[in-house]
Amino acid sequence: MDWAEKYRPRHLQDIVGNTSAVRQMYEWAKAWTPQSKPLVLYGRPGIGKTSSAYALANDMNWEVVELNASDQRTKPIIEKIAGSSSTTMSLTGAERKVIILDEADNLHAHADRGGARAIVDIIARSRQPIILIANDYYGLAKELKAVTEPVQFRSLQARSIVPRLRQICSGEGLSCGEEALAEIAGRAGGDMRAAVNMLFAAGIGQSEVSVADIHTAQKDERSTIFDLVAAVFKGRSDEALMKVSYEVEDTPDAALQWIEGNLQHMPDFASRARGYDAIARADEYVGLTYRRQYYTLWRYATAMMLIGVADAAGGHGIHGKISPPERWGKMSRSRRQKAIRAGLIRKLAAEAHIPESTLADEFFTPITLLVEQDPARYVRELQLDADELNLFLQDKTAAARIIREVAKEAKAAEKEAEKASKRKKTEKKADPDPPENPDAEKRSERAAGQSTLF
Ligand SMILES: Nc1ncnc2c1ncn2[C@@H]1O[C@H](COP(=O)(O)OP(=O)(O)OP(=O)(O)O)[C@@H](O)[C@H]1O
Repeated sequence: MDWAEKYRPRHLQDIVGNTSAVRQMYEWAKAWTPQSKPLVLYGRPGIGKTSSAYALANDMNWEVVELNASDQRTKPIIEKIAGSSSTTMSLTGAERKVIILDEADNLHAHADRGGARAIVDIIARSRQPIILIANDYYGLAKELKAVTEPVQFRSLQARSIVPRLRQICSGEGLSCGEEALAEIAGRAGGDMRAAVNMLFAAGIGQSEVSVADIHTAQKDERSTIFDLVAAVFKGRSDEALMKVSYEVEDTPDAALQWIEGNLQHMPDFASRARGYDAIARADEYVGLTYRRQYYTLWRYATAMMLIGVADAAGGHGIHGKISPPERWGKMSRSRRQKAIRAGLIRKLAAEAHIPESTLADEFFTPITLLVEQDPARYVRELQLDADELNLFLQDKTAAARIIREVAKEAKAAEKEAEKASKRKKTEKKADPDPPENPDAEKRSERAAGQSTLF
């Protein structure tokens, strides 16, 4: 078991920081009646929202039913649980069942606003306590905000992260220097889960952790995209930039959006224009990568974007805050979804040589069913990017991972084909009529991506 799970707080008093949020939750629970509004715990990932909800349930002797709010299957389940009265509910003798609904801010990304509506209806009729969890309070549907009580969770201070890490070290019999703990706490950027994971990566199987171990330990994904943006604007060397880019787990198109989103840090107008120029060219290559499914191009796209923008920035650094990408920021989530859907329909209709309206009306639903069954296959065949794949998937966190896996596979196939052709050349020298290597070639053909759907 990883340490973040092993050391998940079991009681409210074990929750680090966020004392007023924890108090608010406890008071709400003590005074709970079926008329009480559900709580919405909101704040960035890894700071204890889910843990606090469970700890509260534990302290109150409530049973927990955790459901994913954006899952269509959730509605009938909650209806069943929420509609029943407490006395008939529990087999374990617990007084109540608390329904914990994760990803409550992700609801209206689903087709219509029906998801949010359904939850609002359930809330109105519920005879059981409900806790919603969200990363982004502003992403919560209006109608949900109206019937709930917000509880804000804040990022943790490095100085409150350190004692928790120390506890874990002693639990694991790990000797860990203060300097190393401070380094982890600082790097985690307020995210306890990231801190615990960093400690785990540096300390698992060791008896001692020093600062050097942390430098080589795997870093949290969320912190490395920030490192990449900072490195670009600091004008680090080409080699250093490429090295950071390999560590970042995000795909180049995501990195591109992050860098574009921070071009306001350019020292003047001319350098900003040059920055945009580098990004535009890199964007063309990213597009080509997806169209051709030729992932080697990613490297060129990455190099063009990082080195081009770093050159334009001239090492002036970041003045102020690194901000998340804005490309879609001004567009509401539903408009953005529509734009992505329209683009995808255009692309697929062109490929199938049928009118867009026919594709949208008759084929989009069957395609959705196919993609849901085997997303990786259709990423290859329909050449979907992460945004497009997201249109089809319930699990919004899966798309980037699937795209990365497909890319990795294609890269491996390419390498194999390269090796095979090298082998062929050397064999040719020895034997003028060598046998083919059909396996590697077949795989590289597949990597080149021919749709069998149309
Ligand atoms: N405030 C905290 N006190 C103690 N441990 C914490 C705290 N926050 C996070 N952790 C550690 O990080 C892990 C993940 O935390 P948790 O799932 O509660 O975060 P979250 O805020 O709900 O994040 P997400 O939105 O990603 O679900 C926990 O298992 C625990 O080990």
